Amino acid sequence: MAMIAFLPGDGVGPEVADAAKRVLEAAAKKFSLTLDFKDCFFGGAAIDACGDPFPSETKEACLGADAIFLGAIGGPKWDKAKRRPEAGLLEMRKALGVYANLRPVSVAGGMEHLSPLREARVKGVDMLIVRELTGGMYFGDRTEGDDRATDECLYTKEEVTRVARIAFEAARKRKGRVASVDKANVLATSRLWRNAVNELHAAEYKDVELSHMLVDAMAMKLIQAPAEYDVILTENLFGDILSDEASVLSGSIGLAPSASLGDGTRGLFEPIHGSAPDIAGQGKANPAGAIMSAAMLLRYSLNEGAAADAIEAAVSKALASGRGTGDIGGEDNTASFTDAVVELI
Ligand SMILES: NC(=O)C1=CN([C@@H]2O[C@H](COP(=O)(O)OP(=O)(O)OC[C@H]3O[C@@H](n4cnc5c(N)ncnc54)[C@H](O)[C@@H]3O)[C@@H](O)[C@H]2O)C=CC1
Ligand SMILES: CC(C)CC(=O)C(=O)O
Ligand SMILES: [Mg+2]
Repeated sequence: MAMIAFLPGDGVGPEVADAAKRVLEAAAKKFSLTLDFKDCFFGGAAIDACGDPFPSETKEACLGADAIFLGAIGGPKWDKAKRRPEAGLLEMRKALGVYANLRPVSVAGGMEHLSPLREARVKGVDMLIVRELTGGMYFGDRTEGDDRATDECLYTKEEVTRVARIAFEAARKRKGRVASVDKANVLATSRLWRNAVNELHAAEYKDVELSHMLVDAMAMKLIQAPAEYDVILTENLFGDILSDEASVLSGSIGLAPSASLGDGTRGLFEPIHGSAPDIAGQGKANPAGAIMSAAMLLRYSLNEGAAADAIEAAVSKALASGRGTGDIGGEDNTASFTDAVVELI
């Protein structure tokens, strides 16, 4: 039996998390898996319940689980909270030691029309963004005054090397190319990043083709020639921004899943989007990113590759048959798209 700490969160979080749970239950039935979901307060919902975005009971459940599933957190209601929902999310990522955030973006043949970009431009897009998740500016010291504020950006060589290793290993199973993205023309942390990546490459991964690119140029290239990229390796802040940008290649941020992994098998799985307060409570949220995050959970934390494949195939088939929510031009709501996926499983 596998225990899944289940954290719906805020805004559209509970809507897409419910969709993912329904799909996981359908896959469990088909593949005779026993999944035990432990519902936990997290984010703004936890602030409302007990004044803390990452309560100790939730932390205990996460640390004791085989995998953690998260919808999304945050929203204007908690923007002035002493500890914001986002602080709870950062604390959880650190506590779980999930330093590598995998964010795949692909456009399957025949699905190019979902993208707002020209179809020829997104043809063949199949990339994996490997984002460092527990270091950099999100975790440095901060000072915050009315007239002056600072955010420290700190990376150690060890932090860079361990996430670079994940990227090189992924590239060996894919098309054999890593593009490492930094801002080494300006930032000391980026020069350390580039040196550490080069050193690991020279010592252990010479068979992988490595290139380096500055983040501003990559922001452009992702739109201009996205099919050129295989694995994109980058630090926390740059990866956060570039992956939201890249999600548009496939059609919508609502389609984008993620897996956050550390050294063990226990991972954190969440769609890359936030709580989308502008559409929350209206049944408009695209659940595909959350559903495919659930597939990643089965593959990476529970070693249930066949069940993961079945979920991904069902989502692809539903999309290919014209099903989809409004963000990709479809007529489904969150529940009806989920029904279609469950039916296909
Ligand atoms: N992992 C997490 O829980 C994250 C939380 N946040 C938090 O979420 C809140 C809102 O942030 P925003 O900047 O508005 O980012 P967002 O990702 O929530 O929304 C950006 C845009 O994408 C749309 N969108 C997002 N998810 C969608 C889905 N499943 N289907 C269709 N459309 C979707 C929204 O309607 C909005 O127009 C903030 O409090 C932020 O801190 C933001 C990113 C990640
Ligand atoms: C909400 C933030 C802590 C991070 C974020 O935007 C993300 O991980 O995608
Ligand atoms: Mg983000």
